[in-house]
Parts: sequence; C-alpha cells; structure tokens
Amino acid sequence: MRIDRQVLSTNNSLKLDPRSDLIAAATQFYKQGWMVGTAGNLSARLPDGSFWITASGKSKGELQISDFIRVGNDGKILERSHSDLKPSAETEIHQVIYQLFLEAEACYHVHSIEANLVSRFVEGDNLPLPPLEMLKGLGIKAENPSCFIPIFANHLDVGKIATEICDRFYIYPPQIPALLLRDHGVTVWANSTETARNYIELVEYIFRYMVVACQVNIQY
Ligand SMILES: CSC[C@@H](O)[C@@H](O)C(=O)COP(=O)(O)O
Ligand SMILES: [Zn+2]
Repeated sequence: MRIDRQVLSTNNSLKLDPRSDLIAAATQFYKQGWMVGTAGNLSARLPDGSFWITASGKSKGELQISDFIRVGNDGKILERSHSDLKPSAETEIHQVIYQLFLEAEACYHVHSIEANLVSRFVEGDNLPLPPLEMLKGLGIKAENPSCFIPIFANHLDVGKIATEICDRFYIYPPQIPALLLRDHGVTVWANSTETARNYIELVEYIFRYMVVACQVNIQY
C-alpha cells in the first residue's frame, strides 16, 4: 500500500514528516508580510530529538521540501539535500528553545514591522502586553492579566543571543511561549506545528493592536 505523506501530515498522531507543514506556514506568513524575502526561519522537532529547519537564505514564500536541513540536538547536520546548503543562521536559537522546553515540537521565527515597532516601546527587557482576550490562546487564563513578553538584544553573534535566552529563561521562565528580539522579530514555540502557527498569528495580532492603540492614544 502506498502511504501518502502529505495526507498523513494533516493528522498529528500519524505525522511522519513535518516539512510540508513548515512550507504551508511559511507560505501563509509570507503572504501576511511576516517572512518577506529570506526573513525568518521555521523548525519542527522529530521524536529522536533532531529537528528539520529551513536552510539559510531561502526565499520563504517559495520553499521546497529540499530547502530544509535536519540538525541533531547537538547542532550537527544530519541530513540535507545538497552539501552547499547551510542551516538557518539562527539555528542556535531553535536549539536552545528545544533544550529548554521539552514539550516544544515546533519553533517559528518571523519578522513583522509591528514586532519591531513594539520592541522599541520600552527600554527594558520586558514588554507589557495589553490584557486582551487573545492572551488566552497563549495560555494566560487570568482575568485582566498582567503579562509581559521578554525582549532580548539582537547581537550579530547569534550564539550570544542563544546563551542569553538560556541563562535568562533558566531563572525566569517566560509567561507565554514567545520572545522578541529587539529590532528583529518574534520567536514562538509550541507542542505542534499547528499550534506554533496559531501562536504566531496571536502574537502578531497583539503587536498590531499595540501599534494601533499607540496611534489612537489608547492606554492599556
Ligand atoms: C532578511 S535577512 C534576515 C536574517 O538575517 C535572519 O534574521 C533570518 O531571520 C533569516 O535567516 P536564515 O539564515 O535564512 O534563517
Ligand atoms: Zn531573523
């Protein structure tokens, strides 16, 4: 019997290969203007702890199955379609997220204008979020919640960003599965590719609200 991987990938319990989910998410994010050009990177973890991640420098609006690299949890390349392909320049961030959050099965990073604007709303390293109903979708169940998204500096040395994420989250776990890189973009993680896609949409909605609230002078 021929097994159709594309069909299987629509069912979480039977999923063999998450790359088609990653391509679908990138296509959607590209259309929203959140993965313009080569911006952003997406990954999904496999049961053996390795993860498929977008190869560096690929146009995110037209990814192919061959545009992914399988990386071990130690960062070593395990599988790629061509020796010229390099893993995303931000692979170490995905790696540290998978090491810190054992339930994480997918990690998505996109660049939106709104994420960059709100990352400048505060000078400190925690950005207060408005108490929107949308926060429930990110796991915040309180009424009128006081919720923050952590902000990290955008170093040229991605390893330094990853170390700072590791050091800070080890002591202060974030309230929501998301972080902002100042003037760069947002990263979320979740227990499935579908949930990670929802989380990107929810955080981007919240950032959009914050930008518009600022324009119309609404306090929250
Ligand atoms: C448009 S350049 C953006 C890159 O510097 C980086 O931030 C990014 O998100 C994509 O890098 P990549 O190496 O393709 O995964
Ligand atoms: Zn980036």
